[in-house]
Amino acid sequence: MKVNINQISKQYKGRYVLKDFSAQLENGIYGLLGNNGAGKSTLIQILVGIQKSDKGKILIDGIDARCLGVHFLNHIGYLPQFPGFYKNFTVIDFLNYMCVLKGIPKNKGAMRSRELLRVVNLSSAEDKKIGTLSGGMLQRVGIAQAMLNDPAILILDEPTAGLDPQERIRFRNLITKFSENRIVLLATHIVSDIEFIANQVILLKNGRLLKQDTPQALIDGLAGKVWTVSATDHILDRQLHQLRISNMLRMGEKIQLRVIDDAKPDESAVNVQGNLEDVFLYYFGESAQW
Ligand SMILES: Nc1ncnc2c1ncn2[C@@H]1O[C@H](COP(=O)(O)OP(=O)(O)OP(=O)(O)O)[C@@H](O)[C@H]1O
Repeated sequence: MKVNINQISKQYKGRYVLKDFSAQLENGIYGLLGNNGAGKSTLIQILVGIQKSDKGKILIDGIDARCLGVHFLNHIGYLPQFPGFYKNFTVIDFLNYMCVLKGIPKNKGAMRSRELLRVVNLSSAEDKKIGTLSGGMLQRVGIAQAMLNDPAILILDEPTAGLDPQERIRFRNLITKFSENRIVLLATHIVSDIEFIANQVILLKNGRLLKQDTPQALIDGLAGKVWTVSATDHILDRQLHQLRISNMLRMGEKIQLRVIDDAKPDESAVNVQGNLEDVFLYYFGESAQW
């Protein structure tokens, strides 16, 4: 399947939250990365048909998604940023109910619900009431419901919110396995969610596409811009406090800074290899300014 997002614009109260956004998605994992308010959720809501764009089109294998109607939704799995759950349902009843809404036959749905509970490591909670689950467990129920219809396009808005490190790793592995011959679009501002699993990263800033590329190409683009600087508290406060600093490590009297800058920030600065977090800071970061 191919998704062509074509020149999408959306305004709220006369302010653009998306402006001429275009991207092409083919099978693989796409990380949609942007800071708070960049327009990620709005873009996703337009993609899944909850919101209408003011301008532009979404083409699925060349056909306008609006012409596909409900048929298009059969191909989509969606985890909203703030999913609404029925608190009095048990986990398994909720998933079975979602199967009904998605038109999955009863027997098939019951099997699929159990299978996905196993996959998200929630089998032991299937009879628990939704209202009694922790945030991380709820999120996993949300991930499971998004996958019930075995979607060709899986769209997840901040899927790892509330997951502990072990569950994050489990989630990443699950998505990698699931992504074979499918499109997975994963919106986040948590770089580590996508750093090692995304085939492409889409950088969205103020509703505009900044870049779409492989993680490696984005990191390569930072060559010569990532530095370590060894500083004392005094120099840090006096000269270096306005730099974009991605990490600070105290080593006795000195502080080792990791700095993102086009120019050498200090005589003692040494170039080091960048990573995707540095890319994020380069495009979205402000100077430290404390
Ligand atoms: N219904 C609405 N009415 C008015 N403004 C809105 C509405 N929905 C979103 N916005 C604004 O549009 C902008 C983009 O919001 P959006 O939720 O798409 O960003 P986001 O990238 O998902 O942010 P976050 O990472 O914080 O969830 C924000 O400035 C937000 O305040």
